[in-house]
Amino acid sequence: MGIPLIDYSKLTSPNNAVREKEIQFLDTACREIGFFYLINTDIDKALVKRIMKAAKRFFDTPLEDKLKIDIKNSMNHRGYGGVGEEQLDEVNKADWKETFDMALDLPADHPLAAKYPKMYGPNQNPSDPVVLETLHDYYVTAFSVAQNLLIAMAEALQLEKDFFTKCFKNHVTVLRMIHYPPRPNDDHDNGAGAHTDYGCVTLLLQDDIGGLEVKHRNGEWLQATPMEGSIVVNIGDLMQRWTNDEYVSTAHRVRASQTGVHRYSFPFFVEPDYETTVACVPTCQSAEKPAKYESIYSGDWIQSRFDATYAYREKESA
Ligand SMILES: O=C(O)CCC(=O)C(=O)O
Ligand SMILES: [Fe+2]
Repeated sequence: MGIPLIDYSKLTSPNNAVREKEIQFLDTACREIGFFYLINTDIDKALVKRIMKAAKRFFDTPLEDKLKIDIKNSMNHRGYGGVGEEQLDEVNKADWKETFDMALDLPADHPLAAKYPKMYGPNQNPSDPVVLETLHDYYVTAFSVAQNLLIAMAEALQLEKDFFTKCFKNHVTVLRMIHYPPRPNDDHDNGAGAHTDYGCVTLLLQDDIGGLEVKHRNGEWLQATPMEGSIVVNIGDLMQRWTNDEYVSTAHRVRASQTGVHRYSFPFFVEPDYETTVACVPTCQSAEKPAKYESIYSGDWIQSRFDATYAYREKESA
């Protein structure tokens, strides 16, 4: 029992036997726990160092500067979210974290932004060019890792290799930076409440502090202890739905940092084009196991999950 390790260099190996064996391990991980460490990726140490520094630089700027790109002023959920803005777990206290979100940067008058203004449109960028350049570099690298991973998942599910990747022409993949400040008092241990992710897969880069926990199906919370040189990958709700519950989207949470400790993490939420029809993949249904879910646009699904999570959006629609 534990969070398995998957080797990206093997998943992308030109040697068929090596690749196929690792794809089997990947398939098992996605079915049994929906979480794994991905090692030997193309995200090099220098880039990890740069993004860690960029996050500190960004979150260390005065609140009034960060609020110039307040996510509340963004139609399409881009920019800075202050502490208490998000509450993932309805029962617990508000998440003790601040965030920054960016995605594909489209002008407000782009046809997709006009059609789906809550999902497409402009970013609200940090003013520091070094931070911005670093985020772009990381986004491009993480996206290529994600695409290769989705190719491997398609192979694992015995689908055409481009079954998933062909749905990423105008995708809504989000790079988020998170800063977990020290907990405000001893009994506020909620960094991020228990939740599942909405999209296809999430690639998470974390620093060496720790705090991420994954709910095993036996009910125990497993620590996703930081492992240098790795990222933590998990299956999201959209992928679970797409695969007729064969691949599982597993709950996870983050314990708030101890006094004096700051944690930084970087989830990369891999989400396809809005108008991707998510209907049960052909290899996940049979006479014995018919498709459980109606087909739906990926964007409509993700949108409905967003609306349920964000305090300010609920107030907006109340
Ligand atoms: O910060 C982490 O380790 C996880 C964050 C997370 O699960 C999320 O933002 O969805
Ligand atoms: Fe998450």
